[in-house]
Amino acid sequence: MAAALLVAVGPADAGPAHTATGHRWITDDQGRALVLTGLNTASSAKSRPDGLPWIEEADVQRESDALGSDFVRFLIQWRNVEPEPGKYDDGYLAQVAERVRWYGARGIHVMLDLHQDVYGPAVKGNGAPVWATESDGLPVAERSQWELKYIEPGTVRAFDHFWGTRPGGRDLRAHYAAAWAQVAERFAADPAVIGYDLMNEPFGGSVQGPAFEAGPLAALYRETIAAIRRVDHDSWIFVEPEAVSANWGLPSGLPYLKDPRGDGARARIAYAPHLYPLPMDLGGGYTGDTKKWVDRTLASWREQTEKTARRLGAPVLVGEYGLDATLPGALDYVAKVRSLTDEMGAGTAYWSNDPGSWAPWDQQLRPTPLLPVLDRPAPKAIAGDPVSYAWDRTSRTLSVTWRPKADVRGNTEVYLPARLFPHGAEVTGGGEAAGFDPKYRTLLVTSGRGGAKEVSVRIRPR
Ligand SMILES: CN(C)c1ccc(C(=O)NC[C@H]2N[C@H](CO)[C@@H](O)[C@@H]2O)cc1
Repeated sequence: MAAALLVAVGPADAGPAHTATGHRWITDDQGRALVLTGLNTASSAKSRPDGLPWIEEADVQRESDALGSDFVRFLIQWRNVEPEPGKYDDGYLAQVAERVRWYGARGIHVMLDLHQDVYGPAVKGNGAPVWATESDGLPVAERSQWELKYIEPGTVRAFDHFWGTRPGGRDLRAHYAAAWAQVAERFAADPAVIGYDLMNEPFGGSVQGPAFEAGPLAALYRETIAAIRRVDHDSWIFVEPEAVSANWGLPSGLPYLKDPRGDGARARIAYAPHLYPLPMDLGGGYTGDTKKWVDRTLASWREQTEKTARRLGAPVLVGEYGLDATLPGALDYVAKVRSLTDEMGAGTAYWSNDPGSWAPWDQQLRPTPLLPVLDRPAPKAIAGDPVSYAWDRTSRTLSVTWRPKADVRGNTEVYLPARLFPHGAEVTGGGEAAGFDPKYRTLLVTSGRGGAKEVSVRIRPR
């Protein structure tokens, strides 16, 4: 039985009111709760001069057919948005818009991620333009592990100047907020764009931990939220914690961030942590003692994620999780993360779609053993307040429970992979099958004959 999504509702001052299930949801224009599931596209955008992913439209079609994705975390680069101070490249945003259209035409919601790793190319990273990189000539040595470039003197100095935690230098955060306003103005009316992930894996340079998150990071988020809301009133704004703590299950010090739209159900600020258990990074794989420590990390990660989400009054979308899927136990880990995030009612974007050992396809775009683990039944939109949903691999049963709401239109939609439901599905419980869209392998399920406070359905292969 699916563990209920009923998370303890935080104190009255925890932020906006919660829905009946003690959890806030991103909803569509019918009021249905969205269960966002997809991939990151694409790591290749970090290094390509054009700042665009490797894909063509046919690759989006293949992802839709192979995985039934309804979400994509789409990487874009500040260096391409604002190649010179105050000068914005509309041609780049047009190329991004073309790719957004590829996803939107297939019912895939797009979150634009202004991505950085190790600040930017001028300090051997990606993201920030050279003109916004002030490393004061300090060195940045190549490192055997790329993550260690974050603590090179030149990189730390570039971050310190960006965050304004070092005297002198320009207010680079104002440029960053203005760049986001430019992107938001371009996509505010685009129905395929669900929102904006303000910064990938923020790093505080010399300032770390809650002092960073509640200080310079929160200040950047507040300035950027205000800049976006001046041009885009409705898109969701996704905020990430500092990378090296929350990713590993440690507490986040991110404070409540007010949305000019209002508090409570008016707010559209979502929490978008990543999940990379440190024992996995250190031990390799999901077996034996490593598995035990990873499971402990998953438990603390869930506890801290839900605590921060309650403080923010925010839905949760896991912007990244993933690993080398050839490691021992890797496929069990991915299945475990999907079950965990189902229990939490959190959306997920697997890292990443780039062909290779982490991906659902190899360099020749042939399916890898990871693909059938990611290609599993799941709700896409739930016609009310979700209470719980879960896929049971053993009994091949997708269970979904929700509380119908008078102001929600339409049916519940679930994705059913062809390999598991070759002859269709049988629906038992309080709802009934109301149609099947073979193009997106989506089953429509009613909320029953009306009046039920809670609807539970079980969906199995015929
Ligand atoms: C020391 N710091 C600041 C640090 C260490 C490790 C990561 C990381 O593994 N991140 C996980 C994945 N996220 C990026 C893209 O966002 C991928 O390249 C990493 O695999 C990030 C930061």
